[in-house]
Amino acid sequence: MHFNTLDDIRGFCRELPGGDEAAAEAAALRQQNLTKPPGSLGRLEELAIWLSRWQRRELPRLDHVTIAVFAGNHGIAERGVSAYPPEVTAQMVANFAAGGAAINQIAKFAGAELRVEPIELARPTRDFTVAPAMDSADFLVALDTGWRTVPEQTDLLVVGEMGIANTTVAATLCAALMGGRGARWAGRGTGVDDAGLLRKRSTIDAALKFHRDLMDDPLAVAAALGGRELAAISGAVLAARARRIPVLLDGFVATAAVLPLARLAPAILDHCRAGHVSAELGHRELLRELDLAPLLDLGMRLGEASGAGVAILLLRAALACHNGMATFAEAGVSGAG
Ligand SMILES: Cc1cc2ncn([C@H]3O[C@H](COP(=O)(O)O)[C@@H](O)[C@H]3O)c2cc1C
Ligand SMILES: O=C(O)c1cccnc1
Repeated sequence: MHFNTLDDIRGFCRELPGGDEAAAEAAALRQQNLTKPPGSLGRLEELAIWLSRWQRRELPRLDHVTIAVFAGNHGIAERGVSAYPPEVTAQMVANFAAGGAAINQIAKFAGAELRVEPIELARPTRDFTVAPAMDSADFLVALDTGWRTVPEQTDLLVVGEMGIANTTVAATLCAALMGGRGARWAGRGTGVDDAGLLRKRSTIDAALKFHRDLMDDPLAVAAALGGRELAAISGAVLAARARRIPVLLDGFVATAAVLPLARLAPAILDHCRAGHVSAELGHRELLRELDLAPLLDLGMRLGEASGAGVAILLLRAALACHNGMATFAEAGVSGAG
């Protein structure tokens, strides 16, 4: 295991590996010299420079893109907080393996390799209204699964999840670490009806009450109120940081998964961008809190890394221009008079 204790994670967060500012500056200078008015490619320019900083080269590549989808099951699923039964988590993992899910199609057209990691699906986390969801040993094992899923070398990592009831988990983490109660954070997830929404809210409120003494410790919150697939996402984001691999986060659940890390060290998300803003209640507010501007706003609310998967195409567009365009000097085009 890369981290044997929660303190090891805290230590990593105190000495975060940085990007390559010289590569970023070279990329920014290149953007100034390409045959276009400076800034005219808008956020595509910033994205190319961000990729340069973390890939540590002026001309970044997206030859190897990895999409990691982590799956976990949740004790609170028994409380009727999802429109679907918990068996769907394992059934969807089988669907990923067979190539039938949305993310399979998106990975294909985005030119990405899909890795799916189910984590102890037969052993759901405990119902966190009456116990910690995970003890720290369980949390560290799940986090380690995420760490190990990240290849030593890949040009971009995209993280997502599958786990029935995990929008309630994500909402609970937001409430615990950002304030407010269930009514502020519970959305409709897979499409719960009004009664289901009330059950989500009261589940969150019960969890906040039961764990009220933990709230000042982000990693204790991540273990007690989180889930295995969320812990794995945070582990993958840490591994990517160690290897300086840029990351696209998916929706509300994937973003909530890294909120505890951001509470430990805000700079932990410098190598991350938000692939999209989900339609799930709370995601927009969470992104604002983390100072992440989403690349896409398509009303998607699926999870599975689907929104971030679509955003890979924007990064490809950004790099096609950054790497392929001629400079004013090369093309013999006059600069601004
Ligand atoms: C068929 C199916 C495929 C999915 N793919 C992702 N999710 C998404 O929905 C779940 C979260 O919503 P809730 O909190 O309401 O259960 C997660 O598994 C998430 O990845 C799916 C859900 C279903 C039903
Ligand atoms: O935005 C998400 O992550 C999301 C939204 C609905 C269902 N599952 C995931």
